[in-house]
Amino acid sequence: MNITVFCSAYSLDDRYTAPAAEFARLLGEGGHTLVWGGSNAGLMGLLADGVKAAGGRLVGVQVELLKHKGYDGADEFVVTRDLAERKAQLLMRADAVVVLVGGLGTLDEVTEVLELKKHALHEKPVVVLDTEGFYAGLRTQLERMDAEGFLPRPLGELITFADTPAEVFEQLKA
Ligand SMILES: C/C(=C\CNc1ncnc2c1ncn2[C@@H]1O[C@H](COP(=O)(O)O)[C@@H](O)[C@H]1O)CO
Repeated sequence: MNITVFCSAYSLDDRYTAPAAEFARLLGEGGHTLVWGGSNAGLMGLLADGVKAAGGRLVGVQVELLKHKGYDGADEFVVTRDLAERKAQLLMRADAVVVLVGGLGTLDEVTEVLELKKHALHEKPVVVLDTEGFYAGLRTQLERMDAEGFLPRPLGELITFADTPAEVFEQLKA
């Protein structure tokens, strides 16, 4: 399975890196391909290193502007003209999308994927690994949208939340 992952480009503490490393191990050992932003920075780099060490395949999708910061050692490396094209490629190449902890870049990526799914422009599973309850605020906001009629389809069809890396893969199998 090609799994596109959105996550932080920053170096984080062990509360966040340990579950990301475990997720990377399961992805690689499961024989999956990681599709990601193609950077060696922060959690993105840790994730790619972990997948590679566990025998997984790496497909980086980096934007022209940042290609000098690209990960060395990806099996395939795609360079896009701009961020919009990169987001399109990250989704197009995915069988499923997984969201790890991240900042504004990650939030931008997941909301775009959800907006496209809202309009039925794709039906790919989107699973959030909610490490340390990091996404509790986002979840509350989305649940309120769902409960108060702001979404055209049930929230559970758009996105699901997992507490552990193993649960992410259980959800992807279901
Ligand atoms: C932090 C630094 C460089 C960042 N380089 C990036 N390279 C590739 N992809 C990136 C980069 N920064 C953001 N992205 C994309 O957004 C997500 C992470 O953004 P966030 O704001 O940290 O959540 C990630 O999923 C990427 O696709 C300087 O060393």
